[in-house]
Amino acid sequence: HSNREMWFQDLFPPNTCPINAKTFYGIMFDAGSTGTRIHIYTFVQKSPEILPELEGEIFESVKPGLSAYADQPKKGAESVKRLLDMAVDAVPPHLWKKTPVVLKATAGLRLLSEEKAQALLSEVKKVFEESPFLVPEDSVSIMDGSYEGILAWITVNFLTGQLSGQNQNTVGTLDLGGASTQITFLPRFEETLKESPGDFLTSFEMFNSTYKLYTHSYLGFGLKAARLATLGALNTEVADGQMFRSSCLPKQLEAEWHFGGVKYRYGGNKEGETGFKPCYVEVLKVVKGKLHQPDEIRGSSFYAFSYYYDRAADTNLIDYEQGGVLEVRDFERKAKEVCDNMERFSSASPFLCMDLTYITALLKEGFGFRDNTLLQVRRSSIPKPASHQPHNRCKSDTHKGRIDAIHKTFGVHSEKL
Ligand SMILES: O=c1[nH]cnc2c1ncn2[C@@H]1O[C@H](COP(=O)(O)OP(=O)(O)O)[C@@H](O)[C@H]1O
Ligand SMILES: [Ca+2]
Repeated sequence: HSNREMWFQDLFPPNTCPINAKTFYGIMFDAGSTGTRIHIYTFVQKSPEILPELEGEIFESVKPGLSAYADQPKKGAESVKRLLDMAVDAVPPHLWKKTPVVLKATAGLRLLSEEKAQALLSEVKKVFEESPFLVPEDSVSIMDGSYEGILAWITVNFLTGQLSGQNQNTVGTLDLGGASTQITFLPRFEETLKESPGDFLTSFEMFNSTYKLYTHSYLGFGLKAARLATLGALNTEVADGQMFRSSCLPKQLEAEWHFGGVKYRYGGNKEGETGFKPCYVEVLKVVKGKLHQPDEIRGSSFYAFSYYYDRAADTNLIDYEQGGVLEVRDFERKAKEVCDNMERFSSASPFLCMDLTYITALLKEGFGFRDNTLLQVRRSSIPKPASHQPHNRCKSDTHKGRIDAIHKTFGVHSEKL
């Protein structure tokens, strides 16, 4: 650089934004069964002719999820309000009125009675309406299970660029939540379309193509719901002080657990068997014959998210940041290792053996995957916008200051076992 090129740089510091780039915000709540998450998206429109680009995301979460407040809807809505207050700080005041806010609830609320779910949603709606943001019609609702699966599939296949050309090599997605689990893929064989239950197929249009997807959300087959099912405590009246025991838990364990606003007591088989074999038998009862098994998935590979990722990362099967590629049999190998050495692992979580065994059984006996089916196990279907992207340098200091302050206030959240 010659001095002549440099002289003006003090006048225009490198982090000054182009005057005509417009910034928009959007606020999305993912109200899952185990937690509520806020995504505050920033979009930048660099010129009027092109579509806005995702510039950044602020993310925070709280636990427990809304469904834990089944009997205290106002308290549930307060947990949403605390997250929404962050958005008030993050979005510049002159854009509040133009920034839409929506909340999509998933399986936790689907499992509640209509009455309790509606009470929660209407309290959340009140919180939205008292906020300075734009509240679209239908801004607070329970997301349809098939939409949940399609959303993950679109995100993966469009962001990995698979669908941009004529290339129809798409990849299926598996999501294991707390209360429900989804499987979604684009069938390649006529046979699959013919043998699938009608409500497992959904068509949608995108970029002038029609995609007919196989997708289904199994309610009650999420990891935490499966714990209850294995213990025999799902969909039963729980008597006061009733104890649920399992061979998947450490022998001497006796403890309490709250899920969906109900308290459960659980423990190990004090006198009886423990370990992988008896545990697999127990877990098998939960999945065997309960899921549709499309033939064509046996030979294909899938992306797997949420608790597939969490448990694989917890047990060092994959890298915590990068994720990794696993075979179905890797989950089984790890399940055996943990269940047959329960004392060594129970400090992490007493449920680790049960969780890994359930994942194994769900993949093999539930969906019908082969031992050598490949799984791309990833933290999230949505890659974080890279901080080194050129337009991220073009963020005002005050904006960055806000984000830093928010992250400091709320700390880094990581999923506990
Ligand atoms: O922001 C997020 N987006 C997607 N999944 C998340 C997010 N935060 C946590 N998770 C994962 O979601 C799983 C919990 O599922 P969730 O609470 O969404 O239940 P649900 O989908 O059955 O309602 C965990 O594996 C957790 O790591
Ligand atoms: Ca979820």
